[in-house]
Amino acid sequence: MSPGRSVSGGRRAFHVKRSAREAFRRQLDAWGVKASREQLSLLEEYALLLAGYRRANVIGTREPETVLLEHVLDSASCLLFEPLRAAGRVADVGSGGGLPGIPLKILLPEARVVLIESTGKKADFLRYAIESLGLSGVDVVNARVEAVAREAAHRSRYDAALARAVAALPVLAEYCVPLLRVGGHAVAMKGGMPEHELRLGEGAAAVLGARLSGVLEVPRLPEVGEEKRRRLVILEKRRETPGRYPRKAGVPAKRPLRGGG
Ligand SMILES: C[S@@+](CC[C@H](N)C(=O)[O-])C[C@H]1O[C@@H](n2cnc3c(N)ncnc32)[C@H](O)[C@@H]1O
Repeated sequence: MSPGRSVSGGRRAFHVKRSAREAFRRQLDAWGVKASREQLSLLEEYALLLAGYRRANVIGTREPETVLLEHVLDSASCLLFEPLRAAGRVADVGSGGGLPGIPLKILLPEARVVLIESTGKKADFLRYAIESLGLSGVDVVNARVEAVAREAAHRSRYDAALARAVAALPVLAEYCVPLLRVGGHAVAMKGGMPEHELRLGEGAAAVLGARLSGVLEVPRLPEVGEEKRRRLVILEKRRETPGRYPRKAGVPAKRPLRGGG
């Protein structure tokens, strides 16, 4: 019997149960996502770090199995969008505790990943996690994306920009599209999303120089909750974003961009 992997999380030691670890691996296999033993071990270690961190509220659960099967696995589902597997530069917008950016960095070791997060305590966790896991080629930018996307080092520089649980689609479009090179893709991770949000997002994308290129439904095995709905909304950048976008910090969320306006 495997005792489960453990790391010290503050004063308590946490474990990932073997059943959860196996379900995780089977779902990755079913999605065609390749992961070596070392990568699986790092993903698990990351779940343990997230579950055990006490200094900031980076995740809503303390149960390592839930972190692994809900959050880390969900992050890996982005790789169903195949072009992401070959992306050289990836931005995770509103990264929080590193979702989806850290799991993607572990699964795509060649990619350069930038985690953009405005809350200082969460950015501290991100640095701590990167160091604890021994990752390289991943940077933390502790700032609002509206400012970051105006800097030459970030604007039009990314092959992919991802966002999970950050904002409605028109707002995400304004956060992500300016970061992309022409031909790059934004991946918005969405649950059940009303049709009108999709249409508003499509309109905003058009103003920003992008188009809605697809919506991927993520299939899940019964053992990891096949009823949980996850959709990947993909925007493709077709031309440079007009210089006035993104608007000043706070404005995209307060007054979401409308197509034709
Ligand atoms: C609900 S959390 C989701 C975090 C993570 N993506 C996840 O799935 O667990 C949203 C995060 O986005 C960050 N955020 C919101 N607006 C932002 C902005 N304009 N620029 C940078 N970070 C932002 C927040 O600080 C928060 O950590």
